[in-house]
Amino acid sequence: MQFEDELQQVLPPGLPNREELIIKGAAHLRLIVETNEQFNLTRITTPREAAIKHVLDSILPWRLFEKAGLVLDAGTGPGFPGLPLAIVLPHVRWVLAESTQKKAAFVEAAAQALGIGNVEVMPLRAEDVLKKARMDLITARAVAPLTKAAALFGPAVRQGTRALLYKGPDAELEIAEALPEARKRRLLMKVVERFELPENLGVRCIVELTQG
Ligand SMILES: C[S@@+](CC[C@H](N)C(=O)[O-])C[C@H]1O[C@@H](n2cnc3c(N)ncnc32)[C@H](O)[C@@H]1O
Repeated sequence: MQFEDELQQVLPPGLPNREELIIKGAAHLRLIVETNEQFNLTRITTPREAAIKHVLDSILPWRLFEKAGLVLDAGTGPGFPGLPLAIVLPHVRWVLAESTQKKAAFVEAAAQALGIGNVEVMPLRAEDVLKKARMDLITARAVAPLTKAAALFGPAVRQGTRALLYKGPDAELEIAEALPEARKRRLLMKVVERFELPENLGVRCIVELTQG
């Protein structure tokens, strides 16, 4: 029950579907720990750190996603932020793209085991998914620096999709570095949310990419 206990302590009160996230989020973390013995999915596995850095970090900006119909989580790895957000916002449909086949297979199996019906896992590169399907939002955590994200997601953003990217405390610096690429592609970048993880586990900025 350790993952459940940690999630019970760290998840904010008033979060939609909080109890479900405690149960399913804990089960997801247990599956990650089991699978980590065969191949590496994450180095964060202690219950407290995983609850904060994986689950809490994924869901803190949930309000930014609640009005979307279809969201792409590009490079979901073991399922972050897509799986916890899909549990919190079951009326939103989520496409979880992951180019490493083994990781995509893990996320597919985890979504099935947890009974999360509003996700589709695609073992593909996110930019290829974007060529075939129109999304309302793109999100990504720890996948690419902003300059590269602007190149990967720029064509979709130019067609009206918004990107909300999980970045660290130096997001403004990253924005400044990515300005030439963003100008070339006529994209706007700004920090739309900033929050601190508890226990000094880091500062998170959400950077929005829109068409300029
Ligand atoms: C550092 S991991 C982060 C995983 C997850 N988003 C998280 O925060 O825990 C980056 C993941 O993105 C995947 N990836 C990188 N570029 C990608 C792309 N263009 N399309 C899909 N997946 C990609 C990698 O295979 C890797 O699993």
